[in-house]
Formats: sequence, C-alpha cells, structure tokens
Amino acid sequence: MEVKSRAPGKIILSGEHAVVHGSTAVASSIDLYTYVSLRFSTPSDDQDSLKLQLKETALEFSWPITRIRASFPQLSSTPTSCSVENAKAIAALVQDLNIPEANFGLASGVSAFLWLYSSIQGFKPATVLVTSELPLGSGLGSSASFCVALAAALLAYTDSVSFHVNHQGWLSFGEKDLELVNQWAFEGEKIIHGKPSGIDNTVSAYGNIISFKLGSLTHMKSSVPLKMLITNTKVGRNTKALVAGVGERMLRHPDIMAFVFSAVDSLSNELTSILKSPTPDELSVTEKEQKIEELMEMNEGLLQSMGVSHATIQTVLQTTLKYKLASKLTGAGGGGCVLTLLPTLLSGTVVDKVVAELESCGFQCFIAGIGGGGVEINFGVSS
Ligand SMILES: Nc1ncnc2c1ncn2[C@@H]1O[C@H](COP(=O)(O)OP(=O)(O)O)[C@@H](O)[C@H]1O
Ligand SMILES: C[C@@](O)(CCOP(=O)(O)O)CC(=O)O
Ligand SMILES: [Mg+2]
Repeated sequence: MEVKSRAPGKIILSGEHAVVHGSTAVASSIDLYTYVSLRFSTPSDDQDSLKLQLKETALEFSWPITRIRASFPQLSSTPTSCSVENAKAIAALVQDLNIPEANFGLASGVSAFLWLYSSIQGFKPATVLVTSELPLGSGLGSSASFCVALAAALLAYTDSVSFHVNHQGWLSFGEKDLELVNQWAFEGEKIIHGKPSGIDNTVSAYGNIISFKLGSLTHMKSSVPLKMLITNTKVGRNTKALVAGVGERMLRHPDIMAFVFSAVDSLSNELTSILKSPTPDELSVTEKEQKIEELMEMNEGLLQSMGVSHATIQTVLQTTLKYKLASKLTGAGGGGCVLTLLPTLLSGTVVDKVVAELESCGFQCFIAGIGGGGVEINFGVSS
C-alpha cells in the first residue's frame, strides 16, 4: 500500500507578518512542490518501526513502534494542538536522533512529522519518504508544504475520504476532506513556526491566489499576468524567530505597530481589488502593474519598519531599482527570497541583465509558475 502526495510552496504578494496580527495578506501558490511517499509495512517486510527518509539531506530516522506508542499514551484523532506533555515526549524522540549540527533546523520538521503521523495514523509501522523542490527556510513556505503534503498522505487512507480526478493519476480531496488536511497541516505549522497565521498551509492546500485574514479567505484568479522574478539571497533564517521578533517589537511599540499593521491591511485590500477587477476595465494591464509595483514598494517599507529586512535584501532592492523594477521580500524575511515584478512589456534583455547582476552577487534567480492548484495525491506511483 503506497500513496504519494504533493503540495505547492507559495509566495506572499503582500501582508506577511502583519497577517499574524490580524491584517489581510495576499498569497499565491507556486509550481514547486514537496512530495511525500507513504508506504505501510506488510508482514513480509518484518519491520516494526516508523522510518522517515529526507531525500535532499540523505538523512534517515527511525523509531521502534513500541517507543512511539509509549510516548503518546492518549491521542485525539481530530486536529489538536500538541500539548506541553506531548511536546516533551516528541523532544525526547528527536533528541535521540543525534541530528547533525548542520541540519539541526530539521528538528522542528521531524517533530511536526511525529505529531501528525501518530495523531492521524497511530502506531502503524511505515516508511515515509520526503523530497522537496523548495529551498528550505527561504520564505517560499517549505514548512507549510511539508505539513500539507504529510497530512494529505496520512489522511488519504482514512475511511470516507472522497477525491476528484485531476490529471495523470493525481487526485484532489473533496471540500470537507481538504479542510481537514488544512487543519492538520496548521497543527504541524504550529510546531515549526510557534505562531503561524495559517496563510501558508491554506494556500498550499487550496492553491490559486488567496486573500486571507484570520482564517477567512477569498480565492481569486488574477486579471494581471503577475510574472515574478524570485531571488534567493541564500541567507538562511528561521520563521519562528522572525515572527517572535515582530511580536516583541509590537510589545515595545504597540501604538506604532498598530498603525503599521493597519497600513498593511489597507494595502492588501487594495491589491486584492486590483487583482480581482476584470481587465480590460478602466485600467489597462500596464496601469495595474504600476499600481502593484507601488504597493510592493510600500509593503517593503512597512516590512523594514517591522525589523525583518537584511543587508542582502537591500542589495536586491537596490540592484532591481537600477532597472526601475520594484521588489519586496517574501515570507518571513531576514534573508530568504525577494520578489521582483517583471512587467508584461519588459524586454527579455533587461531581465537577462538584472538576473546576471543579481547572480554576480551570489544570489540565485528563478521564475516560478504562479497560482496553480493545491495539494494532490496519487495512489498509482512508486517512489
Ligand atoms: N522537506 C522537509 N523535510 C523536513 N523538514 C522540512 C522540510 N521542509 C521544511 N521543513 C521544516 O521547515 C523548516 C523551514 O521552515 P521555515 O523556517 O518556516 O521556512 P520556510 O517555510 O519559508 O521554508 C525547516 O527547517 C524544517 O524544520
Ligand atoms: C511571516 C509569515 O507571515 C509567513 C512566513 O512564511 P515562511 O515560513 O517564511 O515561508 C508568518 C505566518 O503568516 O505564519
Ligand atoms: Mg514556513
């Protein structure tokens, strides 16, 4: 019995961090995925353990099922936050793995895995293989796509799940089941991020472009092509620490930060109406692109005032500005990835020049497809 799932990463077009404090944010799925293959052991495998293989790092972790069973005497089968007691049990299971120092960031992902696996599937021996096309810890939502793909694979075998056929053996979940995948993924994100808003797991589960505010969401199809250059500064950072840093700044300057978050809310609402309004209407694509560029610049300024920029992000901003292109960081900031809008009428020569200049700084540039579908599963492929 084997199932494979895939869940997309994301870019945040406006509103990161402020969304954690109740502002609206706009995000889109991208066509880079995390894949999870789940295979339950059969009696002939003679395997009484749970194995987790992380392909990119070539790491493999394994726990005897008896040990996992003893760690979680009581678990709820509906989406539940990990209690302090269970978090301690998970910490003990992870500590014994001796994860190499260079990969220590994976500990929170492994913890989320243990929580989701045990809660959803209980104590069945299995092998889970994870591969990802996303750079980890770069603002493209690898943590959320990991949790969504994991929750999807784990829920695929539960009774009464319904699917729609998509393409080439890939299936999508019915509405109710998709929301269950999303809720479990959110519980995983809590373990990795501490205080996530839920936007990343929601856009990874549902796909498309969404406008999101405290759990309420609007799906959209953009009326503007939205071609974004993604520049990875390759400076590693940790979303949990950056989100906590913004929270602390808010405690120090509550009145000022309330204005900043409110400005972001208005900005995301304006972006939502630009993206939703049909073209052609009173605004041409070029006029809409100019408005989006201005909103990106303003959002970047507000993100700087939250304290989540980085010297490398400033370098990307200054470089793209030389070519009259607008950029903003995406995701938690502090390094990670920066978005640059590539207007429809921009010549290929300019794109080549700006990419060459950014890459000469040691950054990595790419263009990802925006606004595709969300999580899918496949019962017919072997990894
Ligand atoms: N494929 C994966 N395998 C294991 N853990 C993962 C994977 N993808 C993400 N994670 C977990 O998520 C963390 C990165 O999440 P985060 O700091 O939120 O950055 P982002 O979500 O922007 O990539 C990693 O350090 C790891 O703990
Ligand atoms: C900063 C934040 O808005 C987005 C974080 O995204 P990422 O983990 O950096 O991809 C946090 C959140 O919304 O949960
Ligand atoms: Mg994340």
